[in-house]
Amino acid sequence: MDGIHVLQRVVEAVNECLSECAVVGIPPPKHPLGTIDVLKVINKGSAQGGPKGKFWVLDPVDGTLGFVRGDQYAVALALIADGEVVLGVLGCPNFPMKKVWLNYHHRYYRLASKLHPPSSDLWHKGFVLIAKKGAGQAWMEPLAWNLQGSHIVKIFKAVKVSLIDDPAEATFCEPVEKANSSHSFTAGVADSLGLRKHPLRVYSMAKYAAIARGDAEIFMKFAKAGYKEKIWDHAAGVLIVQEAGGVVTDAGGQPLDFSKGRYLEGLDRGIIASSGKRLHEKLLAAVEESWDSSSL
Ligand SMILES: Nc1ncnc2c1ncn2[C@@H]1O[C@H](COP(=O)(O)O)[C@@H](OP(=O)(O)O)[C@H]1O
Ligand SMILES: [Mg+2]
Repeated sequence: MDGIHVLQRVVEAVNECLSECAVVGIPPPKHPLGTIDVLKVINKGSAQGGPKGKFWVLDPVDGTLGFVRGDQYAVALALIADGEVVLGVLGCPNFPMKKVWLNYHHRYYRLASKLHPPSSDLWHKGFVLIAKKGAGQAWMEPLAWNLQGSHIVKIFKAVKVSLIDDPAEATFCEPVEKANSSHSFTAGVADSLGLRKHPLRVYSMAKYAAIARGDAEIFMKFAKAGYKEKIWDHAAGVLIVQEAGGVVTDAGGQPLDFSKGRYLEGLDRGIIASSGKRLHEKLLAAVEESWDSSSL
């Protein structure tokens, strides 16, 4: 598709979404938006972040590699007010309801669904997670479609982190790409912590969704020294995990700081998330133990 066709498709998609906004209680615009209107809105996306004011943070396709490979990806939106994430929305269209399928590339899931099609009214993959700071709850809306291809809005379901706090029972997830996070370092941490299960390697912020929904207990990301984590790759997921009852910090145990602009400045080594305080403390200790002998 060339640029002009992509633009046309974007304008159509925007208008398709706007035509459905009454579903969530927002009056639709009187006329469809034109190309210039849509471009003007896109151009507004120039905020530099920082400690004051309110701004939205959007990662339209997080886990780009997962998306182009037909596997897991996420659409992530967060609202940051005075440096704090106050609202998080995370769409994971390919996320399977049966967690065992997270271990496999999504193409196998699609193949299995062709061989044994799920009944048309059965929701089996895809959702949007939502959390508001301080609510002490995160919510999941299934992405379910009827035979006509319309989105069936169902009631939001509360999601909660897993209750497992024994490392021997816990599942840890990490990026698929070892260029994005050191698999050898996390293998050392897993060993020191006493994790027994194989790591669950998943593209994108779908990993935060897995923790918030209780499909996994630990997430670790240790990028190469010098890589600067971006706020849009974490904001929505961090809030959703926290409101679902989990904990997210850097490797020094400090909360991630969303008030320093576009990057998570001052991040100590890596990002770790877990389903609860007890497990998190053990995880921090295991990271410390493994750090000195690592080459990161
Ligand atoms: N060298 C690197 N080290 C760490 N993270 C990286 C990286 N290069 C890209 N990333 C980030 O890792 C994200 C993907 O996460 P994951 O590896 O968990 O799937 C990318 O998001 P995008 O795909 O939105 O660009 C990108 O922001
Ligand atoms: Mg991203």
